[in-house]
Amino acid sequence: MAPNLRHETNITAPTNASRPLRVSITGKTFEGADGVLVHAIEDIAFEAPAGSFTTLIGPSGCGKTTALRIVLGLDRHFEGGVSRPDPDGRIAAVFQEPRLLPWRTVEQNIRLALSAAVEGENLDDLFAIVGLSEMRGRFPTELSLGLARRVALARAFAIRPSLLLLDEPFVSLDEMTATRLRRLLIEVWSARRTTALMVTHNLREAVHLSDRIIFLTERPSTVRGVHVIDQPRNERDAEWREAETRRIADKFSGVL
Ligand SMILES: Nc1ncnc2c1ncn2[C@@H]1O[C@H](COP(=O)(O)OP(=O)(O)OP(=O)(O)O)[C@@H](O)[C@H]1O
Repeated sequence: MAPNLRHETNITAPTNASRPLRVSITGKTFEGADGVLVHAIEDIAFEAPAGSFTTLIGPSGCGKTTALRIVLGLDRHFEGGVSRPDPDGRIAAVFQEPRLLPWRTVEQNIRLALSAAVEGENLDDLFAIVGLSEMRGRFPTELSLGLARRVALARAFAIRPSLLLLDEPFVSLDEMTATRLRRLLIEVWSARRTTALMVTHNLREAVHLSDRIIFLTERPSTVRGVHVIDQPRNERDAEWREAETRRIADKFSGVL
């Protein structure tokens, strides 16, 4: 007999662009190739204020990417609902893999994401912020992973998304490159502010970037707790970040 999976999707349509992102996933089950059901998400509910930066952290396999895919609209087979900041707005996603077209230049890769209406837009400022001004004519094969990820970030911001989703965007980079890219992300996000939701395993990264961190339990995941960070980003030096990371680790055991 077919497994009794409930397939309910409710992507509600907010009426203006300054609404928060509201996520309430009250159930997500996968059916594996062998027919075995995997109960991935029990109850992930949170609100990300408009223009804020929210991060999801949780143990491996607890359903973070699944939650992100649901928010992105790539997976509609779940219970619950997602209310996006702007139903007509664009959503940008940055994945671990930069996913660039190898036969297109850096600039062509970025412009491909633009709608016809803004195809010819002057992107000089954006290229300058992300440090790619000299790389516009290069091809992806000529770029390091760090540079390719810059292109992926630039492409995401180029479309001026009303919602930006990031799935471990700086994983597998050396720490110096990752730190540089985090600073760059904050710079470009400050210049082109949008509601951002990121998934990471890296608590220090979350402390550097986020306004709020949502901690998830083991699978099937629920929200274990929320930590709000009020410290302005320009006052989050290395010492403060380390102290804050320790404070959080004391509050949520096992997160480091
Ligand atoms: N398409 C699928 N079919 C079956 N099971 C799946 C599928 N996608 C994910 N799962 C399972 O759902 C659970 C959650 O997966 P998900 O990738 O969302 O976790 P995650 O928290 O992002 O993991 P990680 O931190 O390791 O990247 C895992 O047990 C995974 O094996």
